[in-house]
Amino acid sequence: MTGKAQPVIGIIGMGDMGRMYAKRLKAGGIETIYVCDKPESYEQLKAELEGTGITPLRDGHAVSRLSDLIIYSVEAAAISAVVREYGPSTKLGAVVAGQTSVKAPEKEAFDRWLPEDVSVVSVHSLHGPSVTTEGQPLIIIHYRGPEDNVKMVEDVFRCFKSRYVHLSYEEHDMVTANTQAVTHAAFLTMGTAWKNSASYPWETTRYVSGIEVVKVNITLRIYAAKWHVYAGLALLNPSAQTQIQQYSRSVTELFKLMVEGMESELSERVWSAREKVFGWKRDEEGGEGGVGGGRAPILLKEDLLDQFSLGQKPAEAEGKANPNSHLSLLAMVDCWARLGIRPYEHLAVAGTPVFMLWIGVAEYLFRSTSLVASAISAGLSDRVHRSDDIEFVVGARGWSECVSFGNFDLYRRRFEESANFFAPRFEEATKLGGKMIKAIQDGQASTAGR
Ligand SMILES: NC(=O)C1=CN([C@@H]2O[C@H](COP(=O)(O)OP(=O)(O)OC[C@H]3O[C@@H](n4cnc5c(N)ncnc54)[C@H](OP(=O)(O)O)[C@@H]3O)[C@@H](O)[C@H]2O)C=CC1
Ligand SMILES: O=C(O)C(=O)Cc1ccc(O)cc1
Repeated sequence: MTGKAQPVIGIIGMGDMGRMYAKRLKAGGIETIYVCDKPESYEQLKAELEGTGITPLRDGHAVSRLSDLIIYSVEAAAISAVVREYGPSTKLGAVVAGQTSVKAPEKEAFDRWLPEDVSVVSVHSLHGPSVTTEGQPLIIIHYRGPEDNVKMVEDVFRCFKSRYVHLSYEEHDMVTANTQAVTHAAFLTMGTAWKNSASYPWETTRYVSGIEVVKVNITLRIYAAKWHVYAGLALLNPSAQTQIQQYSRSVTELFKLMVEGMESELSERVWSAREKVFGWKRDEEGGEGGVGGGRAPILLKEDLLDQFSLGQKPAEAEGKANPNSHLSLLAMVDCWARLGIRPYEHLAVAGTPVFMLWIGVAEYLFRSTSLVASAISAGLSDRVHRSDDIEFVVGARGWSECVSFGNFDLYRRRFEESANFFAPRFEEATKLGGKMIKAIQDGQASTAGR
């Protein structure tokens, strides 16, 4: 952006995402950036930002009065109260955006508390603060005011080198319920199940290599992040409830078929879900060509994933393919099939790195007819994993109920109980997880257009 035409940027909420935005915009050549956090954090913010060229102000009134594009980057549950407080101070004719992961409460807050002469062009970066903005989807929502403002927002964020995705507020919440909310439910459940089994997966022989590495690293990555991010998008997104409840139902129903020994019903359900989601016929191996409507498969490679294993791979696990029901994955594909979710299409529009990996893991299992058959058979007869599967069922039901109660405190308690269990490994896991995401995305980029 050239200096003369540049809008003044304001950021309200200097947490992880607000800081990342301020720093990247500054590095990208935006001259004037005003920021604030809560007034009590002003002195600390001032000290921290000294010499950065980013200007801290005492509160959101000051930021709103001075800025042409104001980005609210606060907790989803707080957006209404924060916009109510600072919205009336918005500069005449300014454009307002929110970084909130769920847009229904943001839209309501903007409608209710912003002056009528203020435009809304909202945003949402579909990745966490430690992931590069480059190549990641940046959703842009033109809600009210002149079309020119969309161009202004696009110009401001050009330096992110993100991929712009234009959606409405409603489309945003539908897509992110399909991609994020239900995916997080699966990983949160894994963590709860491992915590309740009192087992660190990387210390047992069962969860160490290949796709299990992804499960462990992503679960820890999610538990190492802020609970309110996940709570907000699960509890406040009107579409998320249905998706999370279906996941829990799929887990429970498949598990019942397993323990009741209903082989033909279980097989029919798993194979038909496979065909619906991936398009492969029952005895057909998943190929390297098109999948789910001609899209390129993700093709995770065991040897690449093994490099990101936490802990030591126990010697006795070498070379042995332990039978495993893979309940979490059979249920995910069953859930996608039942909800009519087309994961590859959502990934292409607005996928997060976590979603891409989760599809990759499901695809890895479902591509191979022998792996699917072995998961079905293990589900029916293997006793070793049954206690883990019971914990998984209980965990999935617990998360689904928790989300249906809509209670943030309850969500926080559940989240923190599991997070505390894994906390000693967060540092290592987040570094490894970051490297793993990068390695897989780099691999994806180099094979794009295949
Ligand atoms: N983290 C992620 O991976 C992503 C998050 N998002 C979304 O971005 C938003 C911010 O998330 P994130 O940065 O991770 O969360 P943080 O908790 O790190 O940041 C939120 C910040 O807003 C501050 N805040 C709260 N109320 C006010 C107020 N009245 N005035 C000024 N500042 C205030 C908070 O202060 P305090 O801590 O004192 O409450 C905190 O510093 C959320 O809506 C989240 O859903 C979107 C994409 C990715
Ligand atoms: O990729 C994911 O699903 C994450 O967990 C990171 C994340 C969290 C919240 C967002 O609004 C966007 C991305």
